[in-house]
Amino acid sequence: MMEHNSIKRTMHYGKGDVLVYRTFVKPLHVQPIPESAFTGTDNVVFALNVKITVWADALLSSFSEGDNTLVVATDSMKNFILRRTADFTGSTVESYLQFMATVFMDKYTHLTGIELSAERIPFDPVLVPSDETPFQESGLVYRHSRNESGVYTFRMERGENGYRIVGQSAKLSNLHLIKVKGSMFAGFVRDEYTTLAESFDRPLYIYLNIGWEYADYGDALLEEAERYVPAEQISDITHTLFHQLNSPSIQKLIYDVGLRILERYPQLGKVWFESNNRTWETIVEQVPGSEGRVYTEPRPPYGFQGFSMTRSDLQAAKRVQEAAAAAESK
Ligand SMILES: O=c1[nH]c(=O)c2[nH]c(=O)[nH]c2[nH]1
Repeated sequence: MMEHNSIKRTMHYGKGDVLVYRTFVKPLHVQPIPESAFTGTDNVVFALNVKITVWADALLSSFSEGDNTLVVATDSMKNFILRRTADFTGSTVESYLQFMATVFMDKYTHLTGIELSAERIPFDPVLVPSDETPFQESGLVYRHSRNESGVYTFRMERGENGYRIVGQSAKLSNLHLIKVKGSMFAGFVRDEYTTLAESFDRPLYIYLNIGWEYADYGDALLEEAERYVPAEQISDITHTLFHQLNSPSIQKLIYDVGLRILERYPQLGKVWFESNNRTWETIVEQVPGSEGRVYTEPRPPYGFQGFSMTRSDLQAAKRVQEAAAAAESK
C-alpha cells in the first residue's frame, strides 16, 4: 500500500509538517450505520498537518544547474497553503486536498504533478453543564486528542484536458485497543521451537492501521457527503466487532472487521489492515477475590498481520455463509 502510494518520480520537492488550524468549516453530516453513534461533526476545529510534494520535468535544471527560475520556495508553498485555507468551502479532508491541489496547480502552471497529504489532528468536543440538559458540547472548547487520526493523500497530474486524479488514499492510523477478556490464541503449530502457551482468555491489545478506497473516488468528494465514509465510523465498526467477537486470533478479527466495513459501504472497493500485537504480559493470574489480574507491557519483538480485501472477498464470504446456513437447515 505504501509502495503503491509513494512518489515514484525521483525528482520532487516540497514541504512537510505544515500545521494549519482553520475554525468553523462547514459542518459534516453523514449517513448513520448501526455500529456507530457518529453522524457528523460540527467542524468547528479543522486542524491539519499537511505535506505538499510537487514535480515537473522543467525542474531538472534546478537540480542539475542550480537554476532557481522555476523554483517556488517551499516557504512560499507553506504560505500558500496557510492563506488559501481561508477559501476552503467543503467539509472533509478529501475535499480540502482536492481544493488545495487545484488552486496550487492553477497558480504554478509549470508544475506537472502534485501530491498533498494530511493528517487530521483530532480535537474532541468537551462537555459542559447546561441549563436544559445535564451536559452538552461546549462548541467553543475542544480537547486535543492523542488518539488515532485519519490520514489522507491526494495525487493529481496536469493532463491534456485538465487535471487527472492519479492516486488517493484514506486510513485510520494508530488505533490502539485493549480487550480485557474474551480473546483466544490456540491450536497453532507446536514443534521444537514453540514456547508460547495456548491462551483461551488473553488480554488482547492491538495497534491497527485501517485503510479504505472508494470504487469511484468521486463518492468521497460529493458536496452533501451522502456517500462519504468517515474515519470515526471505521473506528466504531472496529470497536463493535472487537467487543462482540470472541476472536481466535488477530488474523480472524481483522478479516471480520474488513467484511463488515465492505458490507456497510457498497461505495468502497477495497479495505486493508496493518495490525500489531501488543498483548499485555501477565504477571499475576488472579487478584484474590476478584477477576482482576496484573499485567505489564509486552517485550519486543512484536508480531504483525496484514490483510487487504476487495468486494470479491465479501461475495466469496457470503457464499460460504449461505452454504453453511443451507447445510444447517437440512
Ligand atoms: O493473534 C495472533 N496471531 C498470531 O499469529 C500470533 N502469534 C503469536 O505468537 N501470537 C499471536 N496472536
